[in-house]
Amino acid sequence: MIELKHLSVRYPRTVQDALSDVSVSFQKGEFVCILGKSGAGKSTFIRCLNRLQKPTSGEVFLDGLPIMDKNEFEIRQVRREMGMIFQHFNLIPRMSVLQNVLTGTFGYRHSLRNLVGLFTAKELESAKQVIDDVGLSEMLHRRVENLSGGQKQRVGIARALVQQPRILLGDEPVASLDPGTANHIFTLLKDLHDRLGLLTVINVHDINLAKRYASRIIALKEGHLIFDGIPENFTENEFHETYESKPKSVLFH
Ligand SMILES: Nc1ncnc2c1ncn2[C@@H]1O[C@H](COP(=O)(O)OP(=O)(O)OP(=O)(O)O)[C@@H](O)[C@H]1O
Repeated sequence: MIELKHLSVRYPRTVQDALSDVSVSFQKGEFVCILGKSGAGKSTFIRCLNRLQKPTSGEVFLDGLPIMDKNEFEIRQVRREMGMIFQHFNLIPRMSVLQNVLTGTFGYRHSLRNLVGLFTAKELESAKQVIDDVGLSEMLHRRVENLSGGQKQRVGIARALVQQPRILLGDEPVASLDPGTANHIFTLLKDLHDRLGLLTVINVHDINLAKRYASRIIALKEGHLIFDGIPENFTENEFHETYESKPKSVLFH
């Protein structure tokens, strides 16, 4: 479905690759968690998948077709296939839940219609459906600034899904939430993933969440891919190699 070949990223005025010669491919149905210390290259990796970040070298293929040299118009079409959720939600605080979710349809619309804010009955119906799917149907017209962190991320998920993507990307989507709420958000993500038959690729700091929900774990260290396998095989040794510290033993029982 999506394949990275020999991908490297070196940011301007830096002396080390943020990602170094990473090759990996993902298929529909996989729920992938990316682990790694702060600065390991997790965000850079996720952002390469939808070309928010252009690699220095290497190629990304979507359904076998290269996406790196696509122009802005073509890349918008590629991005329709990929919803993205963020650590800080990236919502418009003074707008309602419904209005925020409707901005997720912009990839499909003529920019003039976006400017005047006219939405079709079908777009409204889809937005209400995904808001219901994330459990916020009672809050359609509530301003997003008045929601809790967990509710805001539910809006972020609904906005990502309203464009009916095949791939869901998450850049630390639960890093700003308390552990209980983070767990609820992961349960929701996994349910939606299963129901919609998505490919989901998410960065996460909490190894417990990765172990509990992922079908596959990838670990990065200093831009290199150092582990790729099922959660059961990410043991204390892999933890130590990834984080250079001792795990709490309870994680592996
Ligand atoms: N815009 C940038 N300019 C220069 N260097 C950058 C830029 N963005 C990231 N980096 C560097 O690239 C490396 C990888 O960063 P990245 O944000 O991908 O890591 P990360 O694993 O997501 O970290 P965190 O968990 O802290 O978010 C780091 O050394 C970081 O300092």
